[in-house]
Amino acid sequence: MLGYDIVLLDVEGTTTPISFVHEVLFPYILDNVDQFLKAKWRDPVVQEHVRAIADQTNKDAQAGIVHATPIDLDADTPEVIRQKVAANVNWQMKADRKIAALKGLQGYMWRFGYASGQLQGVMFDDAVEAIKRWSTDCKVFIYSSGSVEAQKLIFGYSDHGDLLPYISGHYDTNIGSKQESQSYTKIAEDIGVLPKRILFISDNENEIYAADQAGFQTVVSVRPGNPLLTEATKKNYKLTSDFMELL
Ligand SMILES: CSCCC(=O)C(=O)COP(=O)(O)O
Ligand SMILES: [Mg+2]
Repeated sequence: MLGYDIVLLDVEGTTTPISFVHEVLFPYILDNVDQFLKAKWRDPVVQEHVRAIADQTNKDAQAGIVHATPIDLDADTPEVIRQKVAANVNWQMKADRKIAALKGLQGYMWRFGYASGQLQGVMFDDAVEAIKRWSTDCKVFIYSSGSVEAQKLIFGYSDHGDLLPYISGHYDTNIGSKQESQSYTKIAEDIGVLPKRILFISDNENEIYAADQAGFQTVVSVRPGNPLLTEATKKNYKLTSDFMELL
């Protein structure tokens, strides 16, 4: 018998190497964003993402963030808007910002990369094995800063085949920041289980603290290339580098 009913998984640093995100997925965006915006400018989905990035940029500019050049969707020409959006995407990605507007555009761009075969999601073997086993004994959900679309792509087009049949649902930062405990409370309510019956696994200790505060069970994912953990985390939390030992 497992001591939990739900497993909630982070992606980067947990099911998937950080190197894949930073050396494959992010460069795909940086290399293609200019051309992508130009080629698909009239696509209504692109226009939605452009509006979201413009809103975020204008909020950032008002908050005094120097890299954020305001975007005036009524007065700027399409060419200027495109250049400002591309420049904005560049600096946000260099800062590794986990902002919904950026993550939304990334997810939409990756759709074309996966569909063309240029991208394939990378998963740790033990994570895949455990997800398959968990899916028969409990339910597996994903909570990532990557958009729900990006999550469906990385698991749907993974190097271990289509893993979506093993996953019961997805959450991204539209439910709230991964570093705030209310986000975990909302997820438990949305799934309809008590927080103490959910096991959350992540590489990020601030996410682990937030989930712990919300009453979740937690395990810290230790993978090659993950950020170093503080002594306090190592002392107070369970760590794993092999999910099979959690079954
Ligand atoms: C879900 S694939 C894209 C990865 C990504 O953009 C990201 O920010 C991952 O963050 P996580 O919360 O999974 O560590
Ligand atoms: Mg992570």
